[in-house]
Amino acid sequence: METWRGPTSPAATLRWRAAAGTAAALHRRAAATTAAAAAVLDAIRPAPADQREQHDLAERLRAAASLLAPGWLGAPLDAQSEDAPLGGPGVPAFVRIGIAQPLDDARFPAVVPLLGTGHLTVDADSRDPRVAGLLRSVLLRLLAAAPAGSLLVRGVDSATAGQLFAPFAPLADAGLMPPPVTDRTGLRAVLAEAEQWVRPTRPATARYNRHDRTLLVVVGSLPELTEPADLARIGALAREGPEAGLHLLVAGWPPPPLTAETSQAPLSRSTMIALRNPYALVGDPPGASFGSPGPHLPGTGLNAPVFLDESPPTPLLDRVCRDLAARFHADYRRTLDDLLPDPSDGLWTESAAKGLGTTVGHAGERPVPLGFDERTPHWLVGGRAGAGKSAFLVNVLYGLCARYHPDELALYLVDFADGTAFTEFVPERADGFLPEDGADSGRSWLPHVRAVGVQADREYGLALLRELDAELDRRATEPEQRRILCVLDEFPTLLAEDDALTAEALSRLESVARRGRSAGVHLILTSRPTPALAALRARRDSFLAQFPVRVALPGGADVLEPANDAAAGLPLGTAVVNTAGGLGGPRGATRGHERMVRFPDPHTDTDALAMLRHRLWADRPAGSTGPAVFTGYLAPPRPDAPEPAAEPAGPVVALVGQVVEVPLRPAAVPLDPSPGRHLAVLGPGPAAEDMLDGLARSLAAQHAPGDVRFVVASLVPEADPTATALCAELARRHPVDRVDAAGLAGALDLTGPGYLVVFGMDGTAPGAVPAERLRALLRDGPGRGVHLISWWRGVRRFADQLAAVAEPEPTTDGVPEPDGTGPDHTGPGGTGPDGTESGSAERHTGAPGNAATIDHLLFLDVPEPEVARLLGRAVRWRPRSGRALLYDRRTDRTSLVVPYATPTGVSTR
Ligand SMILES: Nc1ncnc2c1ncn2[C@@H]1O[C@H](COP(=O)(O)OP(=O)(O)OP(=O)(O)O)[C@@H](O)[C@H]1O
Repeated sequence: METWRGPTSPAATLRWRAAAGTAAALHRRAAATTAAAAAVLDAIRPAPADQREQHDLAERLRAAASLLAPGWLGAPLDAQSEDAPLGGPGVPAFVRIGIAQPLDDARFPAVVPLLGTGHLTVDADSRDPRVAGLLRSVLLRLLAAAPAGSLLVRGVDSATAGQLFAPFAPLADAGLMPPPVTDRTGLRAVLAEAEQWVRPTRPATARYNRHDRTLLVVVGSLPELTEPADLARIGALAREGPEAGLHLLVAGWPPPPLTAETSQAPLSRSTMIALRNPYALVGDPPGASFGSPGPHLPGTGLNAPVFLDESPPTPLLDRVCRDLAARFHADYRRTLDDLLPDPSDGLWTESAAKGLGTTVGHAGERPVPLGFDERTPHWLVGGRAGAGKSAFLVNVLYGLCARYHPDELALYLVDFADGTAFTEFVPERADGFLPEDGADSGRSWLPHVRAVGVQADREYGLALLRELDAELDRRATEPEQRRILCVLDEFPTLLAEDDALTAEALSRLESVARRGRSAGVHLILTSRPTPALAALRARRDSFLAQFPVRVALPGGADVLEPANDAAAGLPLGTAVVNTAGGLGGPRGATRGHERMVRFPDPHTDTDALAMLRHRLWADRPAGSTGPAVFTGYLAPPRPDAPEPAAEPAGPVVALVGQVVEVPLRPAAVPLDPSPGRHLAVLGPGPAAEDMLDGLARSLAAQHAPGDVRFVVASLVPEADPTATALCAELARRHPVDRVDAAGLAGALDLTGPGYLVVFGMDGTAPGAVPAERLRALLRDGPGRGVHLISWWRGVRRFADQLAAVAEPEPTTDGVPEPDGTGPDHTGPGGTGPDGTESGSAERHTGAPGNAATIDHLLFLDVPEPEVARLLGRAVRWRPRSGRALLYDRRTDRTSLVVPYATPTGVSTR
């Protein structure tokens, strides 16, 4: 082995010296660090326990705890008297979480600061019974000790599907605390509400807790796979919340990291509890320390194991929650009666000449009036699902109907969503329909209500806006005293598609809102929180600028200006009413334009509501009729065919359905003697087949027995059963011939009067129906009372056959150019004055003046491009179940139709 003899050159010697110097310096530094560490360790090593001292300390801490957390906040809950009074002077600052036990026989209540200071986290979630017990007991203590109504709670609990909060259900029923959320969507809604509460977007200097309430978000367990972005939102809320009165009680924090990068830091400003077995360790509260380890040294938390409080006894929980709910009701409960004029004054005592007004709720003891006049012509109402929107509207509408005579106020009510908002205003019979004259012995109705749309189509909403626009045209020349109030519930649905209907609806809304202000036509638009509403509000030229009245119900803060947080955390039964377009105002300033009101649930006393409705109905002016009700999800029953008169007054009409229009009217095709008066139903499915069946029956009923002949052909096998049943039915009144394709060809020359009823007319072989004779029938048949009523499964064969029989086209007069140039019919400009669409003359079904054609086409389930191709122009049509598009070649107009219901027992399916 070679011995090292030191550096062998001057340069190596220098390098060696430098390395040795560095090593010596490192050694010295290490020795110094070790010495310093030993000194620190000596300083914080716990002094040997002096038992007496420990007992004294526990005693002192017990006394301190009773001062910091008196009564409900610190008492053992299993021994708490059920009669202990609820409520306290102010927001409780400290709360007990359990019992600290430094020695076997030395104990004191473990108390932590929460409200007004920061947050509390536990490292396990509500599946651990100790955590569930802790959360319930802390929540109960805070609710019982806080001044009534000052603490709002939002619960999140995914792992036990909300069971953690089950004992607090009476508070949810009372509207004091919404039911807990259990999934990611719910969590996001709670976070959004908390963010609204905190408003972190405001400059820090302007942040303050201007709420007189505190919002406590209790997370029992986070939804599985809560996304990092949402966790980050919780972290941000923890940082920003306390100044704004937002506090978090989060179990299961930090959540298990999804990846190494997504592990979460402890929540800032929180006291952390770590579970051990069977006790827990409690970290230092935010900004303070339980012990004093020395300056500049991190705190060590409470130097004693803590046994967390167990779930409070069920009877106690129940008693407290019920008492709080009852107090809430006693303090705030009002009834619809409180919003109505004194009954002794009688009905309809107010004049609508200068405007409408009603009481929408109470601010404290004071009734809050709100109205419709030039200054506050239209209202925008927002609230999440279940926020009491229907309740609020029912109050307003009954309030108005009790004050103003039906000659002074007419109501139009349309609901685009789930159809519960206006149930109150639908005088339903068992089958859902009211006779046309409104006579109904079963239910009363409000004489002010002209139309109700339940789960209405967008087309219905548009038709109503057109009607209101037309009314405003009339009022421009003939001013009207009677005011109109139109409520569009969930109006963003009307504007939901990026299409021509939305474009027209927007311009009509703008026009009605702008011109209605001084002409007595008023709007209430309501919406749940939706990005569509936010987008509408953000538009610079938004028609919502015409809506100075904003009513924010719980979850409806987005109808207010973004900087106005007055609606954050509203409980059920309250609303912020703002008459300045949702603008807020400086802190603490009295906002003359904004009130928080409480309003009653009118349905808590259904008898009183029914009596009021009955009173309004009983006093209705002579000749009043009930509202026209359009129920989007029902097929209207086919009206009874008029009894055949000895001398028929007019042509027989084929009734196909109800036009989606305001006012409602039947879609009736007159079958008069003029050439082309025939009807074709086009569509692949059974609905089209049923339509033909119903039409034939209805036509048969309009003729005296034996007056007409029916020739029925089924050219596709699937229609055979329907055709057979139809023949049997028709034969009870009229002569009927059942024919095949060959027989049909012969029947084209029927001398009349009669009907050729053909199922699956596209099912014939080419040429089976001779073009010459079909042309003659189409042109001359109506003159002798013969009409072709046919069903075609597809439009192509229909177009081909019609093209084959078409008369040679005239070279002038309204025939479209072969290159398709002509009027542009793609936008609202293609809309006729009667609310239907119009376009240029069609190509395939023959131009106006071409008599050898079928004038009336009814499309069921035919895609828009196919309809457009057939008609040779753009159409606005979305095929869907229960809807048809009726085309009238003579006027070149289309209308959306709800086909009449198939007669019960008639359908072969
Ligand atoms: N003022 C109130 N006080 C207490 N409870 C109320 C009040 N108003 C409504 N509620 C209750 O709240 C629930 C929801 O009310 P409502 O149907 O009016 O809400 P909504 O906003 O119209 O709901 P949705 O949009 O889902 O139809 C109902 O059970 C109702 O009884």
